[in-house]
Amino acid sequence: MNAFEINGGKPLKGEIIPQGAKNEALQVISAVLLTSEKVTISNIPDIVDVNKLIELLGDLGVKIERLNKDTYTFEAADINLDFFQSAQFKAKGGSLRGSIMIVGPLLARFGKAAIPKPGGDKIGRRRLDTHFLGFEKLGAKFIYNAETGFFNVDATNLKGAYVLLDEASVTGTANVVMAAVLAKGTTTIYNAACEPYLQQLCKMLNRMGANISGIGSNLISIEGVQKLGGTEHRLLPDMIEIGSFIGLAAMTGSEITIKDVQYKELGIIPEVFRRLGIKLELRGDDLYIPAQENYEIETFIDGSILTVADAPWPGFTPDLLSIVLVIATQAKGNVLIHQKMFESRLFFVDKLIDMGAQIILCDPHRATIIGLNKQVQLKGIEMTSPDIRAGVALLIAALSASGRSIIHNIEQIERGYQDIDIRLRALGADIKRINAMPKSH
Ligand SMILES: CC(=O)N[C@H]1[C@@H](OP(=O)(O)OP(=O)(O)OC[C@H]2O[C@@H](n3ccc(=O)[nH]c3=O)[C@H](O)[C@@H]2O)O[C@H](CO)[C@@H](O)[C@@H]1O
Ligand SMILES: C=C(OP(=O)(O)O)C(=O)O
Repeated sequence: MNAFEINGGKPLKGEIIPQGAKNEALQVISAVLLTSEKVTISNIPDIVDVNKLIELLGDLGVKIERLNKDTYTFEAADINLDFFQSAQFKAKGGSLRGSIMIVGPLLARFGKAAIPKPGGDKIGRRRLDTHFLGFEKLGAKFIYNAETGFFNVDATNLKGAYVLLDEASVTGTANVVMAAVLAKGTTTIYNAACEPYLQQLCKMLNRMGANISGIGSNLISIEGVQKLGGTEHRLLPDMIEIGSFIGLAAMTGSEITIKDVQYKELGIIPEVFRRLGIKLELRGDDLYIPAQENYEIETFIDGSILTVADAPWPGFTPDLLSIVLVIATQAKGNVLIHQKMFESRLFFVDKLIDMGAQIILCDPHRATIIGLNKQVQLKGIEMTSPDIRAGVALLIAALSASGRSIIHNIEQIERGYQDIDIRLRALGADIKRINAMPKSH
């Protein structure tokens, strides 16, 4: 099994280019199923989750061509609907959360779809009600077979409707939007998620001939059209990677420039890092982080302890809370981290405590961090990464720590971060890939 061995405590320096956004990739690649014409997508990250989805589309009969390292064309002219019944589909579809987003386009174009209960991180309950309740409003019927773990959905005649989503689910909104673009009449989606990746999806669909308005708001209106055509699309840089690199620079006291961040799409993210005391400078569209010996967490205006909590966009993304948490361990001051959306995403703090961090896990959703102000360095340990973002948070902790750390289960990290060891080595990090089993095995 692959693991990372890290010798920490060294400042890094240099420039790093963020990869294309994983979660946008999963949406727009699913959308190619909506047309028989060619769709070209560039800036696609070469990561496990995205590659699995591309492979799944290939199995469904989509003609795929890789034009260069990050650019693919997709042509969904002949789709093999029988593939749904295969064991292969169950295994592949089930291992990836993003695969749920093939349902909306398949319903829209072929009137039926099936999907195994999808995978993704084990970060708490992850329901799919929003997706299926939304499809139902458009006239679909679904049956969940608990024995096989399959959702079967039928919809020969999707009709536009008013859909009030039960929560602002990101993939749920994407799915309902994709189901509605070819439905008859007008669909109005209220309580829609509106993060930049969804905006990108809607803009791409409009270029394909869809008629979507309200993009970027939580009230989306879709006039169904008969047919969509091909287009070209470029993914945004991955904002979670950008946030992870800001965290890396702060924790390791490094001077790092993150290239071409598309700052205006980052929303509240830079401000949250600024409130933790991290200096960020926008140079053109690059984000420059100077080497900082210390950084001090602000308090709220009334002097009370700062809380960083997640919220649906334009609130702070839950995917960066693990990174914020790790940075806070070496800040001056204290902060309460409140992970509202997921209930099992904070348990990795055990490992940080083993490394010497001062953290009180108040309950599954909240942790109080007592910053060490870099007066006590974390020490390297052997640990296992529980999920993608905790994995990177631990990686950042290990790079800042004294001595050697081993991180197991790096498959979790690699499903979302492209060539992370190679890119960190280019900044001067002492990280290598080794073959090792966790101690408990
Ligand atoms: C492949 C993909 O794109 N994955 C992202 C997507 O997952 P995904 O689309 O699966 O996540 P959802 O937006 O559906 O929900 C995430 C969690 O937040 C809860 N919830 C959601 C909305 C809300 O208003 N209140 C609320 O409590 C849900 O019950 C769930 O537990 O969005 C999540 C939330 O940004 C991110 O963590 C995931 O990285
Ligand atoms: C939780 C995440 O991914 P997924 O939704 O694919 O599990 C993530 O990207 O942080």
